[in-house]
Amino acid sequence: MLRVAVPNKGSLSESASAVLAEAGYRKRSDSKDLTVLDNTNDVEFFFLRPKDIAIYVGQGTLDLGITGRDLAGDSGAAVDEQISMGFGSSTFRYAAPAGQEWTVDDLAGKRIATSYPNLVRRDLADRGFTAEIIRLDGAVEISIQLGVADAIADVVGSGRTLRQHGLVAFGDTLCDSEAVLISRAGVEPDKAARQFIARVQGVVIGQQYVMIDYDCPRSLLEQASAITPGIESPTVAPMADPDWVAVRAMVPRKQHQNLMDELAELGAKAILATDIRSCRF
Ligand SMILES: Nc1ncnc2c1ncn2[C@@H]1O[C@H](COP(=O)(O)OP(=O)(O)OP(=O)(O)O)[C@@H](O)[C@H]1O
Ligand SMILES: O=P(O)(O)OC[C@H]1O[C@H](OP(=O)(O)OP(=O)(O)O)[C@H](O)[C@@H]1O
Ligand SMILES: [Mg+2]
Repeated sequence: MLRVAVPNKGSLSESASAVLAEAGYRKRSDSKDLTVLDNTNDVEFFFLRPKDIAIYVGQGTLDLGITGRDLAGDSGAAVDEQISMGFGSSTFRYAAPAGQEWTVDDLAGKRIATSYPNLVRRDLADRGFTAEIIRLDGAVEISIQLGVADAIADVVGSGRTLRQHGLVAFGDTLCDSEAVLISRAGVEPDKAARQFIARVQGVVIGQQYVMIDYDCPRSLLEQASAITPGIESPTVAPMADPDWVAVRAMVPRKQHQNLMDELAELGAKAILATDIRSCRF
């Protein structure tokens, strides 16, 4: 039976469970449950703290896991990323009080508060200097004002929390993160794991694309195909009127309204966009 780790709480938990449910796996009936046995699909799910997930997967105790790239990096566990899951995007940045004009070199010898001590230690080592790392579990943005740190290194999503506390990010991003599906480093996923990965990827890609259908004058097909090239190429079907064809192609969800405008401008008719719930490539 395949053993898969899923975040039990925090920012990634809800989206991770939603993707798994859409992929046809059994849901947790109670948010306090730590395991779910999905006999139909021969998978056992373990609901763990996202910070711990890479450790279980890196040791081979569990076959696959969903966690944040930043958390996996901080854990130091040896894991491979199988899929980027398209949610939980964040950056990991240094920040300090606005108006103090910090640069990364100013961090040498200072107190840096963070929940990701290993990411910070590694970055400082790469730069060839040391600083005092103050390890906190959360609410890191308030630590400077409370006097325990001079600067912080923390997760930035919208940037709202930094602004609220009068902080500005500085220096290069230490990590561009999002939710990832991980496996043990160097271990080729077996058939069951490959099937699980394909199912999850099918849902993730389905969420990132929409299906566009439209009627197109045959004379404009080449131009219309350039607007909607699809993944391989668009599907073109004859219509009862020999001067027209029906076209179908997947397009990136973020661009679909613009592409529909372009198709209408070109002369396409009956342009429809529909959600894709799942797919395989
Ligand atoms: N505001 C945010 N926007 C996007 N991603 C975030 C945000 N906050 C945390 N993350 C991502 O979520 C993961 C951290 O999840 P985790 O559950 O440990 O922390 P959390 O969401 O802060 O929950 P808690 O601190 O309550 O345990 C990391 O991969 C991080 O990059
Ligand atoms: O840039 P923003 O969109 O404001 O998001 C960033 C904040 O979100 C997370 O905190 P969370 O709410 O998880 O609380 P925590 O600090 O207790 O972990 C993260 O640790 C930052 O503090
Ligand atoms: Mg947090």
